[in-house]
Amino acid sequence: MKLFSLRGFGVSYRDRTGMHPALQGIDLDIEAGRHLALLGESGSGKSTLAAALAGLLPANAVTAGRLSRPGFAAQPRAGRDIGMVFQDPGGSLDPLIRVGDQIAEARRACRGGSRADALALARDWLGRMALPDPHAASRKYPHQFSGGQKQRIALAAALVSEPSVLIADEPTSALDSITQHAIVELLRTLTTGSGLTLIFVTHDIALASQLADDVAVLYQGRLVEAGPAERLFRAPAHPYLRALLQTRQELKSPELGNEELGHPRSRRFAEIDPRDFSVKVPSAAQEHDHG
Ligand SMILES: Nc1ncnc2c1ncn2[C@@H]1O[C@H](COP(=O)(O)OP(=O)(O)OP(=O)(O)O)[C@@H](O)[C@H]1O
Ligand code: NI
Repeated sequence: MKLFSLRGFGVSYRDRTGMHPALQGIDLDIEAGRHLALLGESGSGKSTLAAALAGLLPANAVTAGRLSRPGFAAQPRAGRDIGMVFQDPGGSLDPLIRVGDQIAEARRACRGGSRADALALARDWLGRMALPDPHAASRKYPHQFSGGQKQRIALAAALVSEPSVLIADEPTSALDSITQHAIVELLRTLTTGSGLTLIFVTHDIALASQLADDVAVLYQGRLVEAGPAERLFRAPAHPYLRALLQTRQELKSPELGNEELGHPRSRRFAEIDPRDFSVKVPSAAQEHDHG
């Protein structure tokens, strides 16, 4: 079943100087129950696409084309039907409220129920997030946790309402490499076999390959490649994805084989020079419309 269907979909941001396209001509179907990685370098439009899917585009965004949600009976609500986690682990948590109460309130706001039941569910979710002593953890405040633990708490708060989709926008990029892989592994365990659809935004191909069934690659606001991860990573058609995979090969340490744990993320995609490509890559930048 298709959850989202995009046809010729575009988003531009309006400001005093005109309209600035962030996404153009996106054709993409997102299947229920799959794990999709939205891959692309900084500024390629990943967060814009994630926000559009969640129905959370800012007021200055103007859309074009079609985005339909055939998999939802009614207009989905962000927070209830679509869970969200963002890059800043602390950003979605209130510093003044005990984490158990925050998760419980997130549940009650979306699904109702008694305070006591919600708190019990909150502790249950903290346990599933592999936080030591979930009962004690539920009584603590966000500042008493590390960045990785805060991100686990944010995940619990997003999942406690039992959304059918989880959109995670670079949920690990503020964390160290070992913690990143641990959180992605946790996400993979939580979502596998659960029926939950995961949309995982990242610029990190190693993280994408750790968890994605499908991959959609954005480059300068265009979807340049999309399909099953296994096929895309084995036989990338687009030179941009090929270049990314090559960077990944070079990052691999021979002693560790496929493991990148502890490896500095020294090379960013931005360092790949598009002029090295043999095939011309469509450039949204050249089509800025200052009308
Ligand atoms: N609220 C906004 N108002 C104006 N322009 C925006 C807004 N949000 C994003 N943009 C612009 O849209 C383009 C795409 O941004 P977006 O945040 O979607 O990219 P991204 O792939 O998520 O990048 P990053 O990896 O840095 O998060 C960029 O040029 C960005 O400056
Ligand atoms: Ni982003």
